[in-house]
Amino acid sequence: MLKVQSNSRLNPTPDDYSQPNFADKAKLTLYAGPGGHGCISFLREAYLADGPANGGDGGHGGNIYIQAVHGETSLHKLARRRFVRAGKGTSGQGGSQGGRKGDDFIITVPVGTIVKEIERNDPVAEDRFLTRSQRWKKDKERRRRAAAAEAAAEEGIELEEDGLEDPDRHQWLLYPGISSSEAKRIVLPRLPHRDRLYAQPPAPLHLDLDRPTPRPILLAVGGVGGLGNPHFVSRERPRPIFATKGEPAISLSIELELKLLADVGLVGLPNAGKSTLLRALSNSRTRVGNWAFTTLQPNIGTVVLDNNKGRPVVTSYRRPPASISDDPFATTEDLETALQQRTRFTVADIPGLIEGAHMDKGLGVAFLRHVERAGVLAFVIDLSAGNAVKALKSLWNEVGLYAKMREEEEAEREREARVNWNPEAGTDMPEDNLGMHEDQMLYADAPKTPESTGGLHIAAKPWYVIATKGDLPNTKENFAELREYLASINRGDEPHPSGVDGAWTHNITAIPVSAINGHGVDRVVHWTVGLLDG
Ligand SMILES: Nc1nc2c(ncn2[C@@H]2O[C@H](COP(=O)(O)OP(=O)(O)OP(=O)(O)O)[C@@H](O)[C@H]2O)c(=O)[nH]1
Ligand SMILES: [Mg+2]
Repeated sequence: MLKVQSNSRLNPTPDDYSQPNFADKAKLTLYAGPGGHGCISFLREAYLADGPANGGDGGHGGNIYIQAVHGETSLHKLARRRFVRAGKGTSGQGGSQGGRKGDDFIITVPVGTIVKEIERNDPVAEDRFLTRSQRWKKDKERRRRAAAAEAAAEEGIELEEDGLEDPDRHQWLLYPGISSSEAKRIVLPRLPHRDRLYAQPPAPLHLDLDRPTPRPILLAVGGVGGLGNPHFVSRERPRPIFATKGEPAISLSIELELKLLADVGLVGLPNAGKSTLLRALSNSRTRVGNWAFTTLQPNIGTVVLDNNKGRPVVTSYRRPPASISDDPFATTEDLETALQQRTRFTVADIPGLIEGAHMDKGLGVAFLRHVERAGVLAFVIDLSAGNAVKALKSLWNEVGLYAKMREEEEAEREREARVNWNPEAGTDMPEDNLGMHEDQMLYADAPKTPESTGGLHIAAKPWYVIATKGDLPNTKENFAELREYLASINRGDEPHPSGVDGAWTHNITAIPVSAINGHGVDRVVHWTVGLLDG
């Protein structure tokens, strides 16, 4: 038996740990920056009584972007923040000075974040819609009045001039020095149509940021700045006393959900030694203690494949994801970023699973979704805590049941979507057309029920076993039995422990380690990289 070094980094006292802040959900309201107003101004100089118009344009409002980066591991900062505001564009000034553009805001999130839009408020789009209907009403009113005036002229009665409001009136700024009766008499030109600099992504937003984004992704576009009075100079109107206002900006509420995207997920019973293993593999300072449920929230550790002397411990290249290698339009740049040398991988340590975890017993189910997306599963089994084969079977049983439950949930959601799906919603087709192709229309776009794969999405992942606490006495026979069991799965004599058909049974191995002494940990690194990139 090896002697365990007391109080090393791998065998710390339970109060020697760093407590990271962690949140995997956040709700944010985003306010893009409104545009600055245009300016009404005229050149004033000695001996120049009526100088030309020289009001500057307003600056555009700032945009809001999102970017997924390595290095962020939690949403807790955003969860506390709740609001994000991009900068306002400043208004234009006299002397043809344009306003400054509002500052953009980039939300940085960890890789693995899912962004969903909940609500959107786009005053410009609403305004356009309203204006259109008002303009139509106004035209109708004008035609009615013209007819009335004609009739009145026949009878010799004078009618009052029409006082109809221009629907775009509120988007104009008038020279502050004029009286209200003057302001009423001003004839404004038609509001110039301005497009946003960037197109606002259509509703509803749904982003799955499962890779780092090289460029920030636009979420909300700032308002366009107003135009200064020089834009409205014409021969009839050499001194325009109006300018346009800056556009109000869009606001969005979004929901962020983090699915930790570790390359490897550690699955094990409570107190199996998962956290100790994570400390041995990486620089993590996660809590270790000799009791069940020491770990209460997921921890991610990064294993650096470099001995800090410029020479990699393992040489391995990431495979480009299928979406890129099959994409005929992928640029060489895309391929290059995808096919970089692997310098690190990440490991997720989650709270221990107990029997019934899939029914939300213990701390189980909330955290299983974090290993759901891991590329490789590593089952951590304590060799000193009873039969290892039994432990492995019960872990796989929980994972398999959880996977099935998730798939059923998905199917259920799709079914509900199908029930609520209404062919008439959103079509503005005349009614008599509806009857014609009724059967086609009812079923054409209805979502299909997915075929149940019975938990295969997890069972198909590559996996292996890390048999830990090998330094303790009487663990050899337990390990030998475990190895024999895995060999029989490889041969096909035994079914996959999850009981799912078509699950991954490909050279499954058990690696003996003594995490507390750091023994055998290198083999874990090599084996994992082999599975990730092999
Ligand atoms: N002898 C020995 N003890 C170990 C080894 N690995 C872990 N331990 C001890 O086992 C106990 C539990 O270790 P943890 O790493 O906290 O276990 P865990 O799986 O993270 O536990 P939970 O977070 O509660 O699920 C601690 O007292 C560790 O010191 C090992 O390789 N050898
Ligand atoms: Mg732990």
